[in-house]
Amino acid sequence: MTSSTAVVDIRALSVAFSGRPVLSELDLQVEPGTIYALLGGNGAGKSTTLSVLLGFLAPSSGTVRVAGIDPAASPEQARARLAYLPENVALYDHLSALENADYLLSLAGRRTDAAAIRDALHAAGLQESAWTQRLAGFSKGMRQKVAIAIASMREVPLLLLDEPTSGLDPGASADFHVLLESVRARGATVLMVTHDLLGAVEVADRIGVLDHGRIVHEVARAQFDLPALHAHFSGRVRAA
Ligand SMILES: Nc1ncnc2c1ncn2[C@@H]1O[C@H](COP(=O)(O)OP(=O)(O)OP(=O)(O)O)[C@@H](O)[C@H]1O
Repeated sequence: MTSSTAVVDIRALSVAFSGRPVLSELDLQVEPGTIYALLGGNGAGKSTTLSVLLGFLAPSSGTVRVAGIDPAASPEQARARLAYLPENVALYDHLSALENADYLLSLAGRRTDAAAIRDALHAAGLQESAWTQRLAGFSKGMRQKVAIAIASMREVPLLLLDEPTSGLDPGASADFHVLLESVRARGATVLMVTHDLLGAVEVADRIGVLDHGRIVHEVARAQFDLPALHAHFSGRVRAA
C-alpha cells in the first residue's frame, strides 16, 4: 500500500453479509482538514462504512486506515483518534452539559478543568444559560454542540457524523454547518454520512455518492453541480 496523508483511507473495501456484498471495492479518502459528505440512499452502505471505521466490522477484503491505524486490528487505538456522533447523540440526560463533558472526558482519560470545558462549550455555540441545565430538555442541535465541545477537547483528528442534520430545522442545520466549519478551521477532519443533499452542498469540501456499496460519483466543491448530484443520488443516472 502506498503511504497516504488521508485521515480516512479506504481502499478496495468489500464487506459481505452472509455472502451478500454490501460494500464492493469501495475507495474513499478524506484529506486532513476537510469535510467530506458521503451521500447515499437507504441501504447504500453508509452505516456499514462507519461500522468498519469504528472497528465493529472487519473487511472481507481491502484496507482501511483511520489516521494511519487499522481499525480491525487496533479498534481502541482507532477510536481514540475519532469522535463518533450517531444520529441521536448519546449523552446523559440527567446530567448537565458541564457534567456530561466532565464525566465523558474523564472516561476518555482526559483531565480537564471547568474553565476549559466552559471555553469549549462557548466555542461550540451553546448558550451559557444552558450549561448547567440537564440535557433531558435539550434539542438535537444543542446535544450536538455538547458532543462537539467534548470532541474538540479530546483533540481527535477525525469526526464521524451519522445523519447530523436529520430532524433539524433549516436554521438549526445552518448553525450546525457553521459549527462544522469552525471544527475544520481548527484542523479537524469530518466525514459525515447523510441523505441531506442541500446540506452537503452547503458545507462539504467534497461529496461522494454511495450506491450499492461503491462511490458512483465524487466531486470537489469547485465542481459541485446540484442537478448532477441529484441525478446520481436519486439513481437516475444508473437507470438512464
Ligand atoms: N448486520 C447485518 N446483517 C445483514 N445485513 C445487513 C447488516 N447490516 C446491514 N445490512 C444490509 O446491508 C445493506 C447496507 O446497509 P447500511 O445500513 O450500511 O445502509 P445505509 O446506507 O446506512 O442505509 P440507511 O440510510 O437506511 O441507514 C442493507 O441492505 C442492509 O440491509
